[in-house]
Amino acid sequence: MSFFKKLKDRMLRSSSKIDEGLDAIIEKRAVDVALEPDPQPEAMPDPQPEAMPEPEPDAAPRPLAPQSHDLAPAPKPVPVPSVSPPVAEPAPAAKPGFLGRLVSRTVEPRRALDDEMLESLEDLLIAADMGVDTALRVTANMAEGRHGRMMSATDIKGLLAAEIARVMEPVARPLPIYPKKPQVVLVVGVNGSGKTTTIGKLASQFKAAGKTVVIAAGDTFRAAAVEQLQVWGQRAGVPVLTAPEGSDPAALAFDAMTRAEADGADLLMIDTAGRLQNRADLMEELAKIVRVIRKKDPDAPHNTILVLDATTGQNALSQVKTFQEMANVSGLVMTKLDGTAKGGVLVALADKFGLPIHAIGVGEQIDDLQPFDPEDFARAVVGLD
Ligand SMILES: Nc1nc2c(ncn2[C@@H]2O[C@H](COP(=O)(O)OP(=O)(O)OP(=O)(O)O)[C@@H](O)[C@H]2O)c(=O)[nH]1
Repeated sequence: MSFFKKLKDRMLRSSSKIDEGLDAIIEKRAVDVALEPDPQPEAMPDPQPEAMPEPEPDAAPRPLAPQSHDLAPAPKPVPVPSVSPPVAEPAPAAKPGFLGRLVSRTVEPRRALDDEMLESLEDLLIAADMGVDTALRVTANMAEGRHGRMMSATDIKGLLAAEIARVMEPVARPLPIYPKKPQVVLVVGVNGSGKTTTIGKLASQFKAAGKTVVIAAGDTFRAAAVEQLQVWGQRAGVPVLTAPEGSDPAALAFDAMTRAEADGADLLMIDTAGRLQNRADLMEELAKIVRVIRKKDPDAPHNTILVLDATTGQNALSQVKTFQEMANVSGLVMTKLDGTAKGGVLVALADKFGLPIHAIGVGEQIDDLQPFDPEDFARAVVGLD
């Protein structure tokens, strides 16, 4: 199965929500253009200098200021006014023949792109966790130069996917690898966001790429967390350094730096206890880990990855804000994108913070961590094949 197919299948709940919503928006005011046998250029929103009595049958529609990201196919020209009628009105003169009726069953319904449609679109994107600001920006960009155009659900999906991909493109960046040894990667996030699992998956990928990796089990508060990390270390074939339960995680991080240096390891990944972003004491403890490892290397940590659980939706935005203040986050991993209807929050995150998205988690197995591909993601979110 291709990666895209897998992603799309796994993001089914996100995509089907937007997918079905878009179909409903179009059908609400659809014009049955398929009954028109001889389509002509679409009516333009702005007035023409002179009335055009009889357009030539093959006259091309006026170009609509194409944009570089406009990947959607130009909608089929139709002889309807730019303001769509409230109900479908078949043309009285042209009675379709057998072939026409056959075609009408396969042509998608369309409606004019108007303010009402844009509002419905905004509501749909907000419901898919894109956030109000981002939803408004995305729909405004989609509408630019297209007011009054007749659109099918597929046209809208294409436009939406192109706009989402445009927002996501600058943030799709794999974890950068530096020549510095060891490269210290601090992994932070709230409880249960998927930090331990992500470290295991990343360690396995780096090991497979020929890197030597050491993991530090910095969650010294929960014995179960240390055991879980040890299991992941075994799966990935990577050593896991631990400290007695209740000991200072900053001290373990310092010892792990010493060991990784001595071993000549390429990467040191430091797990940390899950913390709520509103717990000042826990956040201060995180700052202490950073202070201590900087005694060994003033540039460490070289990466601070914030692991976010996609199912938390809009709360992810406040997590990024607080962790950025406390831990100088350099990149994100979004987990649990499989089976959530809240994938849209990634678009809001990219739009608002512009932090690199290094990878996405799409399952609980060791190979369920994928590089973030903006176009695949955009198509999966809107439900395009
Ligand atoms: N479906 C799915 N589950 C995931 C994914 N990533 C992690 N999980 C699951 O989420 C749960 C929590 O993951 P952990 O890795 O333990 O999270 P953590 O952030 O280390 O948790 P704490 O140590 O409690 O802070 C586990 O049951 C994981 O199997 C993912 O991408 N998809």
